[in-house]
Amino acid sequence: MTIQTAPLTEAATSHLIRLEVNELDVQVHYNDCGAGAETVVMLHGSGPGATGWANFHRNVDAFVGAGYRVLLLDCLGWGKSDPIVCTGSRSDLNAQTLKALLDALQLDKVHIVGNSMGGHSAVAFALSNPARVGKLILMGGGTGGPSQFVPMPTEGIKLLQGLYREPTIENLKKMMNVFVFDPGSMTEALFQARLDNMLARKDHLENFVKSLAANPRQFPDQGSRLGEITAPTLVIWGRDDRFVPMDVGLRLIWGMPNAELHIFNRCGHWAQWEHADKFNRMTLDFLAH
Ligand SMILES: O=C(O)CCC(=O)/C=C/C=C(\O)C(=O)O
Repeated sequence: MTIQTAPLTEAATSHLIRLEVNELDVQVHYNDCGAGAETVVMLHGSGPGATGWANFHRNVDAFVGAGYRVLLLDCLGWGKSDPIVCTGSRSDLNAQTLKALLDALQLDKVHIVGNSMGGHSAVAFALSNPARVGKLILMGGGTGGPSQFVPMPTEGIKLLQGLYREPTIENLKKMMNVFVFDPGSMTEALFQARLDNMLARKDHLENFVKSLAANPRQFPDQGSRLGEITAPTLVIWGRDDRFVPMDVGLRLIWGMPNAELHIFNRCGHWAQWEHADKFNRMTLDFLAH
């Protein structure tokens, strides 16, 4: 059953909470949308200016309308969450932050939708908290590590790191140009919102650069442990992903016993935005059956 509701807003769903993560007392921002017996957590990617809302604003209403409670977590180092320099595995750090949030909200089990870094983090969470995962949806991410076909770092990741170092509108447009299949779909308003997000938190940008210098492998290869994840998993990739190549998705379904893969044609690194309607229908069907 689909419930029709007025579109949700970032401001109306915004919450700050204090959590203990890795023995650190930190403030974390999340959006809490809708109400339902089952909760879906959405984890954003690692681009400059990314947030839960920026990554998933085309998806939240559909999930809430289908009767789910949706949590958008801003990872430490993004959005309104506290700054951090991460010298270890950022996938694990995000997984620990998610666990602390779920403990605080007294949520035993959730479904997780992860985009890029969010996918790496969802897998890290499933590895350390298997009983707390219902289903997983991984887009353009799930593990760091090599592509068999594409030199790494990819052109997209090089542009992403360049944008962190020099956060200008020119560099943002260069990155966004290879981010999606059809850059013509990006409006000036979207560029401006993303630039504003980035420049509002220069501390986050500087910390990302420091983190990379301390540990270039922020997202370790989790490939050898994928077989431990038995949660039903839908892996979604863009055929034209120039950030995390599609064969990483093949590694995921090779390793995860209950995973299946959908590849969108004419799609870059942002399947949930570029093909939002079909993405919403497909993922809601996967969660329901
Ligand atoms: O380096 C990786 O493997 C992950 C890269 C990544 O997370 C990029 C994500 C970009 C976005 O989702 C964004 O900028 O919105």
